[in-house]
Amino acid sequence: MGRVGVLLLNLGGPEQLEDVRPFLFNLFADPEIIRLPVPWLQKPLAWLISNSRAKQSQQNYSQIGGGSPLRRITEQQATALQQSLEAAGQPADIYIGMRYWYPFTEEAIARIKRDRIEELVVLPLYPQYSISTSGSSFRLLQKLWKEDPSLESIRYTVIPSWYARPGYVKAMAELIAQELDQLPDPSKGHVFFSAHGVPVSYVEENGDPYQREIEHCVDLIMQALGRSNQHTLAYQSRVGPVEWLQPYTEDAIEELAEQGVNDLVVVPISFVSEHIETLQEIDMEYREIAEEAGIETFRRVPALNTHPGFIDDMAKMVMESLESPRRLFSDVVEPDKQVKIYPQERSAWGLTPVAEVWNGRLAMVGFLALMVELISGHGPLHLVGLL
Ligand SMILES: C=CC1=C(C)c2cc3[nH]c(cc4nc(cc5[nH]c(cc1n2)c(C)c5CCC(=O)O)C(CCC(=O)O)=C4C)c(C)c3C=C
Ligand SMILES: [Fe+2]
Repeated sequence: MGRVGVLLLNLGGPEQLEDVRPFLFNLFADPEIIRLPVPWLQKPLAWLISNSRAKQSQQNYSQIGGGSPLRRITEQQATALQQSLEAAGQPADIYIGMRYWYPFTEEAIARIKRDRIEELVVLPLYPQYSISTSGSSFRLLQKLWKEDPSLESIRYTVIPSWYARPGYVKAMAELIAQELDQLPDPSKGHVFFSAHGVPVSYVEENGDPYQREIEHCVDLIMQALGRSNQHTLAYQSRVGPVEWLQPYTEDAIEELAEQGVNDLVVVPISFVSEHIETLQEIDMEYREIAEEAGIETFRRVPALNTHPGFIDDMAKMVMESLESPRRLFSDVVEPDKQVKIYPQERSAWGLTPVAEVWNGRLAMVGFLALMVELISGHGPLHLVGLL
């Protein structure tokens, strides 16, 4: 086997407060996050949303020390994976490709080329597949491969999702058990899985397997936990005016409190590193909601980060994928699946050209109105609450 590389894909996060605005711009300029019927509006809209969201987002990042820990943790995971592969007799170079901040995926590919990697395993650090996360990174890679024919010499294979891996499931169950055992009565702890949400339209209109994979993942972890605790799955971090997967985490916490639940063990389920949504949203915002609703104990299960059982299982997964038939980007990303904005109008009228034109007009009117509001400093559009 030639020289082996592993490309770890991740979202990326602002490292300091000045990075927040350009990071948000990159995120909202991604058509897998917001796809507009008129592509030329993508960047102006991303500019508007990132500008109006930046202040609130900066406040959140300042509550966790002024930046995201994602790069540092991903680098630690890369080092641990490299050591685990080496110990298992499979030396490999590990590369990190972030989607919206440094080190960008493009930089990782340039290094992979420079190092003359011959066999590449593309491994997203998202356990479950979503169009908006792994899908977006695969689509970018597919584009880079199209633009640069010299990449054809790299034999690559893609791992679309891996939430059912035994090492991952076991490590999650262990971490949950550790938190339950800190409760006065472990059997009364309610295991509360909180997944990052996605708009409902991703699942219903675009066939995103994300919800199905999250639900299956929760079942597997509860089986591995092997305890009779009650559990709930809810979705957090909604953005914008459209409907996202439900129940929403804040509503589900309040409902459980009303039902008399006292002890919550919250499990972040869609991501393997600490990040803004564990450290700020769960640990601060949802904790406050829970306490106000009367929950007495609120414990959060730590993210896996460099959990040895998890890392060794990742190393095994890499080795297995090198021995398996290759999976190409085109096997995973469906070229004609498009995520679009304004799902309400679309579901009312179906995918007709009329709806497309109407959506285009709506987007344009919304854009002009937002410009007026932004320039004048006031206006009726607190539609911007979305942003
Ligand atoms: C599986 C995980 C994730 C899914 C699915 C996901 C979808 C998704 N996210 C947004 C909008 C934002 N996400 C933001 C941060 C963020 N998102 C994820 C993971 C998933 N996103 C992570 C790990 C992070 C944090 C990175 C960090 O800095 O620590 C943000 C920025 C933060 C904020 O302003 O709230 C936004 C915005 C959408 C719209 C979406 C699906 C369409
Ligand atoms: Fe997100």
